[in-house]
Amino acid sequence: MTVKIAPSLLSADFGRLREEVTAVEAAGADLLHLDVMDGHFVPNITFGPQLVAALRPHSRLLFDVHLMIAAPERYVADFIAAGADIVTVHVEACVHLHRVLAQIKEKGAACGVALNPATPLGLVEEVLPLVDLVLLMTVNPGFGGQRFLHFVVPKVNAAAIFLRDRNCQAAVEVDGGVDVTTAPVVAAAGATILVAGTAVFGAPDRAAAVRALREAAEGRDFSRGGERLGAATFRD
Ligand SMILES: O=C(CO)[C@@H](O)[C@H](O)COP(=O)(O)O
Ligand SMILES: [Fe+2]
Repeated sequence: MTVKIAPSLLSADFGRLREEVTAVEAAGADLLHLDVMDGHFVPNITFGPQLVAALRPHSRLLFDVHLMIAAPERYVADFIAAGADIVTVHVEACVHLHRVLAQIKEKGAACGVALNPATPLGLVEEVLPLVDLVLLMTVNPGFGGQRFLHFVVPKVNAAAIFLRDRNCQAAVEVDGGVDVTTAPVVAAAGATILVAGTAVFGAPDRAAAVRALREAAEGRDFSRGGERLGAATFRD
């Protein structure tokens, strides 16, 4: 099973963002994950559409914008105009989820719905016809470098089955605490896009880090004896 690797810029060196983006693109990343936080929906503040627009001319990567902001309908048009290819909003932040997703589609971007670790999967059922991506948080959103929450793994698996049973082509993306140990667990559960911040930007060699994550997720991690890791690694 192939996976896509999406380095999260949140863990990059903010003084050298352009070089960081160039480095992960050269490293073979598939998407660039951009975490937008408003200090309200989550207890942290990051950046807005200006930064997305500033980086856009310097990269051909798909820009995967993860909005951790209250009432995201106020800003989706600005992020799409800035160059977002995918805009993901949190179910918990949208009073009118269907309206927000329709707005993203209408503006020409792919749309995602994100669920916090404690939010049930069933909340996306009615909007599935609009959804290109279901993002399952494996940490409580707000910060990079947190511990992976293993209790979400069954939900990742349930999401893959849920989508397949409904003939929905949406990707399952996992975000938070993904590293070479947890990547094979979420990939085995059915995730196809793996977001990784610390595991990529915390490593001295970005290219080696992206490669190691891909190999671990695809079961080609020979440093572990070449065995396909599976459900047995659910818990630490
Ligand atoms: O959305 C978020 C955090 O809220 C993530 O995208 C993090 O940036 C992932 O960082 P790591 O857990 O991989 O360090
Ligand atoms: Fe994220």
